[in-house]
Amino acid sequence: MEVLGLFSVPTWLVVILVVIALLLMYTVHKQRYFKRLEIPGPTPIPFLGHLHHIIKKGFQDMDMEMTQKYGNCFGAFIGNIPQLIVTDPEMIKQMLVKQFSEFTDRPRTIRFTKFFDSAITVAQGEHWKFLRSTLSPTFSSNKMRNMTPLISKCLDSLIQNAKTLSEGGKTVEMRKLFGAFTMDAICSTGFGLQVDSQSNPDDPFVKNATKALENISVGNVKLLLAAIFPDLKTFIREISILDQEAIDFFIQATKSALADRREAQSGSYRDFLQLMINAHKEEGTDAENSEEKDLGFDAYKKRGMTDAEVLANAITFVLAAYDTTSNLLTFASYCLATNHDVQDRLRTKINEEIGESKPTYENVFNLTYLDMTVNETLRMYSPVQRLSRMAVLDTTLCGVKIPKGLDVSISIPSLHYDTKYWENPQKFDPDRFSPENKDRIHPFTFLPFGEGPRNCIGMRLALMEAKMAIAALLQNFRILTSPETEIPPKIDKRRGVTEPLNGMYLRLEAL
Ligand code: HEM
Repeated sequence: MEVLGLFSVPTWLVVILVVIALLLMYTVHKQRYFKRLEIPGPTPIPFLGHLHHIIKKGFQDMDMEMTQKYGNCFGAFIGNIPQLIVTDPEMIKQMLVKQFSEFTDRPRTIRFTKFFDSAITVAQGEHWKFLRSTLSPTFSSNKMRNMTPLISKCLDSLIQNAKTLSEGGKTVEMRKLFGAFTMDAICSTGFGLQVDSQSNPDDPFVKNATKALENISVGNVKLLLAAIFPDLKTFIREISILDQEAIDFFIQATKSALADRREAQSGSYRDFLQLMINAHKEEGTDAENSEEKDLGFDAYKKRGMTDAEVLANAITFVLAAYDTTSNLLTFASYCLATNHDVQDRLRTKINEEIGESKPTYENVFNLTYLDMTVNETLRMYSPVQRLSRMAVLDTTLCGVKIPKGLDVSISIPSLHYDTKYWENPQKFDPDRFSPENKDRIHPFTFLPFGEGPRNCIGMRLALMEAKMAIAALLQNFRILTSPETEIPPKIDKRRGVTEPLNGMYLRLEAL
């Protein structure tokens, strides 16, 4: 091609230059989103947005640094996808509770594999309402109370396992210890499966749960494409950020548990799986094979749970429970090992209230100091770092214009470490949560389980499990640091879950 009759340029080069120019115009237009709304925020890099910050610093540090710099409501980008990051308690209250009907859904800016469309964490609108109302009864306090013997059995293995691993003063990697305990507990309370992953370090349940979750990575090409070209989301589907082989393992395990139940028809099970089986109606359509149109709540209720929904939610529960609860326990043991005064006081309270009896739902929930210690661990090491909602219509949030479809995310660590709400936030101080001080905590600044109608459905189970495990551990051991303990622990930046990067090595001295 001749340029002004002066020199010639190959046509392919012109095409490439035009394409680059168009792509640049596309990304600049996308990334002017917050400028148009007059919302402050750091300048994004074309195409990448702030992905480079996320990769370098992780969500926690990036959010905390940017909140310091741009305030409690700023705009950031994952590729070309805008995200409003919010840490203003009043805005949070409006979004999670008061204006919930305008922020019912989590953002689905990136569409993952169809399999998870039926998961309660991902489902939207009336579909989510149906799943939540069907699954909620599993977590009532009565159901939890009935699960005590199941967890008690897992605790026996936990203590036995801890004794074996700590023999001769050896250090114990606590993440592994609690990971196996958590897996046993979710398998038995959720599915009636007696999985002894604690005495088998190569247990397939633990291996596959770890494998399923550790693969979440921004290096995934489809994920990057979807972030850079959000308008192509209809075409860029089936993004598998979870390891498919690991997911297949859980699908098979759940299918075989389902088949056993249906064959036995004993009805004696009271776990999560049974509740879903009861909500399953044989005549219901199976969304696994058909692209179902959105139904109303009553129509969903009438059609009952499909096989696809049972499977997706069973697996979601395992994944949602595993990392979160085991990390809470891991950091609780670290906080106790590095704060002997708290550990001694807690052990004294446990001795006074429980003595040598086994921990139960009743006795651990009556221990105020245990509750304070767990809360303070959750404040400093919230397992989940962000809560996300999507505006389902054009609206405003405390005067800020929020267009339909915008991802509004709350940064939990930014709130939990804000000196406006917490004095000396770097200090581990369970007394912040004492009955006298609790009322002074600013509402909506402590959100480890989220808030409002879409908060964590498994909160009661998680707290029961964690409290019973801490009580049993302190009845049997003194938790100590060792030369291998990393103080303070480095956090794994690759994930949105708070996890120690280099494991958590502690000593357990038998009492
Ligand atoms: C220490 C342990 C846990 C922590 C810190 C935790 C935290 C959270 C958080 C922050 C959310 C989002 C809430 C929101 O958006 O407002 C959530 C949602 C959820 N959690 Fe948990 N979780 C834990 C344990 C569990 C367990 C044991 C289960 C299940 C057995 C579970 C199942 C779920 C589910 C299904 C959702 C989605 C609820 C919905 O969309 O309706 N979690 N969790």
